[in-house]
Order: sequence, then structure tokens, then C-alpha cells
Amino acid sequence: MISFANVSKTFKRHKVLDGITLSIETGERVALVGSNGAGKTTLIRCLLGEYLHEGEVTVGGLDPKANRKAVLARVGFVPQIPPPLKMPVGELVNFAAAVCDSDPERIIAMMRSLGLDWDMVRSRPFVKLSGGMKQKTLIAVALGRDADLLIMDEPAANLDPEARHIFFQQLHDRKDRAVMLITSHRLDEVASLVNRVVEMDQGKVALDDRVADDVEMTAKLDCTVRLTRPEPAFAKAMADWRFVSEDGGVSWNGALNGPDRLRFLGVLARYAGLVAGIEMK
Ligand SMILES: Nc1ncnc2c1ncn2[C@@H]1O[C@H](COP(=O)(O)OP(=O)(O)OP(=O)(O)O)[C@@H](O)[C@H]1O
Repeated sequence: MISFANVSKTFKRHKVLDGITLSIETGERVALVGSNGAGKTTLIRCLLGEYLHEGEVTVGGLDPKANRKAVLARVGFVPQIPPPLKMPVGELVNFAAAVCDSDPERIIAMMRSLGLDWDMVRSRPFVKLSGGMKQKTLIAVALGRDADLLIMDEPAANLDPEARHIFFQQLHDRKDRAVMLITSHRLDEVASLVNRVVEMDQGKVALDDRVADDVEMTAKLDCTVRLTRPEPAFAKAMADWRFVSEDGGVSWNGALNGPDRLRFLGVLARYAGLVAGIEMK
């Protein structure tokens, strides 16, 4: 469905993409990882038809530069940095729906399911929303349509656990009929959402691996963590995950989104010396 054939991009003599060849088919969920400056965003901009480059990019057989409208109509894109749009959210939703021939009500329903208060945000300028609210709005715009190519740049970074769950559910519902390209600096953020990992380094593909596809994106796990003693910093970290303790901070219980497992274990690793036991089921 997507193909990059020997794609290179140079900014002022700096070669940012260096002969990228990749093809990605429907049903593939690709983590595009790599350190800062590896070229991930540039590759996506080429896919969206925004840059002149060497080599060939096609989406469903079409060159995205020559067929931007047709290509963008099938793309749901969540950018890493929200655009500084001054227009009210209501106007943004109408505009986005018109561009891709969708119904604004679908986007609004998606915003509500992610936990946004539509009546409160509709008249507010997009740029004045909090980081998490902007993220939810952009995700709703990307998912509130029939996109079969979802491109997401660090999409879940600012979401609370409830919204993450809804977001993962949405991805799960579309996993067989869409291509997903999810970029991140950190593989543990996205590993459990994908079935292929492409790592970029200095404009080249450094690794391209299929990974086990036994991920339950919608699973919820009951989790208990026991500590050797209460610790205020740990209590603060657990509050972010909506975990509670009924014994003064020694045992902590909560529900984890399946795809957040690795990220959660990453948080626990910071307190490794204090952790006496972990149970997940
Ligand atoms: N418009 C531009 N003009 C000049 N240089 C650019 C431009 N866009 C990106 N670059 C350079 O290209 C390189 C790759 O940037 P890119 O944003 O694609 O990397 P990335 O892998 O997405 O990084 P990050 O994870 O930090 O977002 C960087 O060195 C960056 O400075």
C-alpha cells in the first residue's frame, strides 16, 4: 500500500534521508523508531507529499505530491507538534471534516469518547487548549473518518490512562483494514501496538523486523505492586496511573491497559530497590 523506493532528501547539503527503500502493506502496524534527527518526521513528510525528494514514494499506487487531495483523503495524521491554530475547535472540526468528506459528528463523537467536553471546547481557540486536549482533538480528527492509513507521531504521549484505553481500542478496531505508522523515540512506548519495527539511523533503515503479533490492544490487566516500605515519590508516580493503596502506600492496585505494560514496568524499574512483588493478570 505504501512504497518508498530509494528515497533521499537533502536539506542544504545535509542528507537527511539516504536511499530509503521500504514497502508496507495493509494490516501492518509499524513502529518507526530512531533517535532525534534520525529522519522519521522527514520520511513522513515525504509520504504526505510535502517535500521534493529523490526516488519514488507511492500511496496506493499514487504519487502523493501529484495527488495530494486523493492521498490525504485516506490519511489520518496525528502530528508530534500541534499546529498553532487560532481557529475555534468547532471551526477546526468542520474544516477537517469537509477536507476529507467526513461527518463532523463522527469527529465530535470521537472527541467525547476520549473524554473531551465538546460544549466547553467548541468555542475555544485550538491554540489555547492544554497539551492533552490538543492531542485528543488531533486524534479525534484523525480517527473520525474512514482513513486506511494512520500516521501518528508520538500519539499517546499526552493522554491519560482512560483516553489511552479508548485510543488503543480504536486502533484495535482498525488493525486489519489499515496501515499504521507510529513514530517514537522509544520502542517501549509503542512496542506492544505494532507487528513490525523499523529503526532509522542517520537517514537509513538500520533495522526492519517483524515482531510477534499476539498483542491484545484492548486488554485490561489487574495489577498489584508491593513495596518494602511506603515512598512518597512512588505514590506520586502511581497517582498518574490511577493506582490506589489501601494500606498506607505498601500495596498498590490498579488496572493497566495491555499495551502500556512495558511503559509501566519502565516506571517500576526506577524504584527497583523498593519493589517486593508485582502481579499482573
Ligand atoms: N525543514 C528543514 N530544514 C533543514 N533541516 C531540516 C528540516 N527538517 C528537518 N531537518 C533536519 O533533518 C534531520 C532529520 O530531522 P527529522 O525531524 O526528520 O528527524 P526525526 O527522526 O523525526 O527526529 P525527532 O525524533 O527529533 O522528531 C535533522 O537533522 C533536522 O535538523
